[in-house]
Amino acid sequence: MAIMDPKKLVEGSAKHPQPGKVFQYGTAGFRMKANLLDSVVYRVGLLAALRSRKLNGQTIGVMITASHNPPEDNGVKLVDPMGEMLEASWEAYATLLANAATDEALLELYKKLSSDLKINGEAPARVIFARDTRASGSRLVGCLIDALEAAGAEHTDFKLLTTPQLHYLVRCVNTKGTQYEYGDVSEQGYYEKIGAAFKRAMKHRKSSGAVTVDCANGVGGPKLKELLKYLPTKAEGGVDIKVINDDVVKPENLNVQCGADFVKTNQRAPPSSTTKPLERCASLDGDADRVVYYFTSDENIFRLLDGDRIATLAASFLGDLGRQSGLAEHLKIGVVQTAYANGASTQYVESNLKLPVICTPTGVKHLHHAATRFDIGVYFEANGHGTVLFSPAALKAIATHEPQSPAQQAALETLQALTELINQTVGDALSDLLLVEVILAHKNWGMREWLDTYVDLPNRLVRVEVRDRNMFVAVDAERRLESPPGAQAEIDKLVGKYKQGRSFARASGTEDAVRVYAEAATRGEADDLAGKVANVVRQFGAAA
Ligand SMILES: CC(=O)N[C@H]1[C@@H](OP(=O)(O)O)O[C@H](CO)[C@@H](O)[C@@H]1O
Repeated sequence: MAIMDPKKLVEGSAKHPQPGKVFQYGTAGFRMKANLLDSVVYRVGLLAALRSRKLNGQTIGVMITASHNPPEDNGVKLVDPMGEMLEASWEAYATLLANAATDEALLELYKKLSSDLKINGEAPARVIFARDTRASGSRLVGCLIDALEAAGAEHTDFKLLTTPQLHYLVRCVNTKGTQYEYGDVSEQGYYEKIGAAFKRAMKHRKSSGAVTVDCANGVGGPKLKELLKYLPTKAEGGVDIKVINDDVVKPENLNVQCGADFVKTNQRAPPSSTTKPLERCASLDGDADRVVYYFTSDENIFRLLDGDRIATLAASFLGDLGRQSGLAEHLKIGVVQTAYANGASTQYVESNLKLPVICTPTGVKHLHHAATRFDIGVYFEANGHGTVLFSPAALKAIATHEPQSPAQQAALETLQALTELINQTVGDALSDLLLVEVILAHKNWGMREWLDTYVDLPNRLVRVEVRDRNMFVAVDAERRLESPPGAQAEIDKLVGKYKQGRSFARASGTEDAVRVYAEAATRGEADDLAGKVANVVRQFGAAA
């Protein structure tokens, strides 16, 4: 089979002319206004075909979704064969292809990439794809199919899915028939795997509870409802899961007054939530790769339990299971965070749980990579995106360990179930939700007990617009500014004046702005420090 039919490629590209902007494949694919996205999606389709050929026909995934709302309203991301995010060096090729300004330039670039990368034109190209409920999704799927046809790639449309479901499917396709088989290559296979694992994980629980889940009026709503069919009911010993904000008939309702971003940004429950004090609530984001928990306290105060809290909860429980099953020696657990993790969570992991913490730059691909350094790597961004990775050695130890007592046996069974319940490819709100429910049931904890594990330091995030954010170059997992010269010294001087003060500034990877984070012993001090560091950024950002 030819690499592609050049005539077809140009026809396809002419159908979707470049709007003449500069596009960047960022931390989570391309994200922009949907009306700019057609030609970019087309080019991402071409790249997916190239990537698959380079990997001798292993299947590549394309997901049409954006991971957060304005300023972007849609996006596209690529999924590599094991279900992980696109390999970093290929992000640059995606950027190059997306920016080819003419048909001729695109064709030249495609040929050059094929030859530079020594891509075997005879190798098959296989791509699977899906989209979430955003209105422009079906139009963008059309652009993608045009590209895949032009590039001569076999393709399968999995229609509406959550992002993590597509990651799951990509891994299933590529491991089918091998010793690493991950699951059945179907949406139903995903529900069956998670449903069965949840049931096993709940077998030795002490109690079960109830949770109201806000689905952001996105694809997570119908998918969670489908998953419920595979879970034990409360009467059968499961969790009572109430689904709200699951209207996907009107895509424009996505994230409106609901969803994980709304809850985290506004520090309040969605107005549609009618829960009472201490009742457990969770919110997903639009493509269901993030989840945060929250409740209202007896004193009527809103309390958020974000990604940091899910990470600490999971690390603590996995540590318990490791000890109780007699496997602690074989299971070195570690936690991976970004600089946005609350300092109190880092301290809790290091001092109370006595586990190591790695800090990486923002973007889950960095966290995911670092998590593979542990036998059990727990990684979460504060915004609720994350998962737990088990190394091949850990999986083997967990699968083959001979328990020495009924207590060891029970802990081992739960651990085994968790290796199946937790999505190993990417952060998955549905799987993470069930993980939290399993842990709370085992620990016999409500929201109050979970919250009381440690006290968050008050913190503030500020977005600062500057002339050129690229002036701000961060190092040390984005905790210090190397440039502009002198800026970090000013920040250090300020931080030194606050009790438990910590602050950093870094250029956003997804928006044209610099983000400033600050935390300190009191709310007033955190706000004050953030404001002052933001001023430093403004001052240095305004300089020529
Ligand atoms: C402070 C913050 O929330 N940053 C977000 C945001 O990155 P920035 O590089 O900060 O724009 O978008 C990323 C991709 O979705 C997400 O991984 C990250 O957590």
